[in-house]
Amino acid sequence: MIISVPATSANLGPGFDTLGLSLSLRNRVHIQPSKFFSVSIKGEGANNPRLKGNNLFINIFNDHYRHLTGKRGIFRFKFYNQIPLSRGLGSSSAVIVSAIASAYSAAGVNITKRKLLNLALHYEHHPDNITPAVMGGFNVAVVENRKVYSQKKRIPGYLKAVVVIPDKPISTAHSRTTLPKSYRKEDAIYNLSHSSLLTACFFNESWEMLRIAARDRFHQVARMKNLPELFDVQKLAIENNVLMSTLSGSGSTFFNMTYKEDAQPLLEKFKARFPSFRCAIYDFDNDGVLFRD
Ligand SMILES: Nc1ncnc2c1ncn2[C@@H]1O[C@H](COP(=O)(O)OP(=O)(O)O)[C@@H](O)[C@H]1O
Ligand SMILES: N[C@@H](CCOP(=O)(O)O)C(=O)O
Repeated sequence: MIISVPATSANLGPGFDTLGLSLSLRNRVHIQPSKFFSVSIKGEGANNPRLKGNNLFINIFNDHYRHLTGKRGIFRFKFYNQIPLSRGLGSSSAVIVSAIASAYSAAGVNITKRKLLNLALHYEHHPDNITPAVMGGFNVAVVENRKVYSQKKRIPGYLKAVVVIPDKPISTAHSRTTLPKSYRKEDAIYNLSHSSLLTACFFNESWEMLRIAARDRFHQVARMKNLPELFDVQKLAIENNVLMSTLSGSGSTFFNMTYKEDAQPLLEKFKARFPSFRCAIYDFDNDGVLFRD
């Protein structure tokens, strides 16, 4: 069986811990019962020895497989990773979601996407990556009584993501400890209003108004100061009239959204200006996690 999960870009500016969307960049895992436990990794993380052993995926998979079957299965895991680790593209969420989905698939037990999402919440308490990773598309997600309540909007194919991925890993968990412990009332209202407007822009497909809506006062500036080139990335993007330009999750990736015809010219400007950064164009994903036997 093969499970695949998309990368995600969370926060989207003002929607801290709430808004997120998925990209056509996926981690795939192929699992087979075997006489011996083995892990092979191709792509992102292939040269990371820590991932060959008791990594996040294996630990979560074993927990759920044992809970479902009462036994510890022995499997061969083949990972094909496209999502760079610790770059703000939801690699941890992709692993959490794929591990739970894989355990249910290996145990021969069906699981709804809604249940999968609520199980993933146990491992990552902010729902803005796990929700689009499960559901696909643009999502608004809140948590009440340890459950995720979310709404999804499919993203049209005439929009593209143009991402700039610096060669600087950022630990999300550490990054969150560096954010302010409290905010001024006017800044809270600013983010609340802009996050609400951004959500309405996605649902009404009012793309031009995203240039106003996708502004933040909660987290971006504090995080971008750790890699000041990101201010130049955002400046170049805005000068080129992108629909939105936001720090992807906790960073270091910068996420930009354009109309299809504007993506390649912007990509070429990014590549020329930031030769040491990885730059790419991705379609948006609207499927989320996929199960295939
Ligand atoms: N493909 C993977 N296999 C196993 N663990 C992974 C994988 N990708 C990410 N992780 C785990 O998630 C951590 C990165 O999570 P995080 O700091 O939230 O970064 P991101 O911004 O990519 O979500 C890694 O240090 C590792 O523990
Ligand atoms: N809301 C979270 C999002 C983290 O996204 P990631 O892709 O960096 O894990 C935060 O801002 O901490």
